[in-house]
Amino acid sequence: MGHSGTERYQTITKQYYRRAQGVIFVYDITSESSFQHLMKWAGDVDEFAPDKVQRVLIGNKSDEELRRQVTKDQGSKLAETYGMEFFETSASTSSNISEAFTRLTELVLQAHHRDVDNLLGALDDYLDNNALEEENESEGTDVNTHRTCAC
Ligand SMILES: Nc1nc2c(ncn2[C@@H]2O[C@H](COP(=O)(O)OP(=O)(O)OP(=O)(O)O)[C@@H](O)[C@H]2O)c(=O)[nH]1
Repeated sequence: MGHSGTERYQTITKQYYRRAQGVIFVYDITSESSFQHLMKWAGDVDEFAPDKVQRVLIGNKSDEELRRQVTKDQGSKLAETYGMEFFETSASTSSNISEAFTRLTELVLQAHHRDVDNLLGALDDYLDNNALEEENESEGTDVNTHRTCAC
């Protein structure tokens, strides 16, 4: 890919990352270099995706055991380092594909629920504070009213 093509591609991916809720990192278990490239992708997501983005790691082509270059252990160790869950899949036989997508979806929904709970908590605190302030204010008014009456 040419230089300008790379730049254009990066502009597009940055825009995709900005609103991402879930990311699936995929390497090819028969390609050591695809595994090495994950660092760059993970760095891009760290840089451009929202903090709460949910991520899973997939080693694809698990049907190609004879051509394997990346062990399952290497995959799960990397996933652990990045704090992601790990799946080996085969798009060819459909092995583990729906499990991986379902898990990412669950993680995204959990993150949403946490957000909603936090917002509701913040709203509760805000309303409690407002109620307290109103109480204090009305007590203040009482004193003033009282004083006024005393004059
Ligand atoms: N054996 C096997 N081959 C697969 C599997 N998944 C994809 N392939 C093959 O791998 C090749 C690359 O697949 P793509 O889907 O084009 O992979 P990609 O990384 O999106 O490639 P680009 O679109 O070029 O970036 C194709 O020949 C697929 O048929 C798999 O699980 N097992």
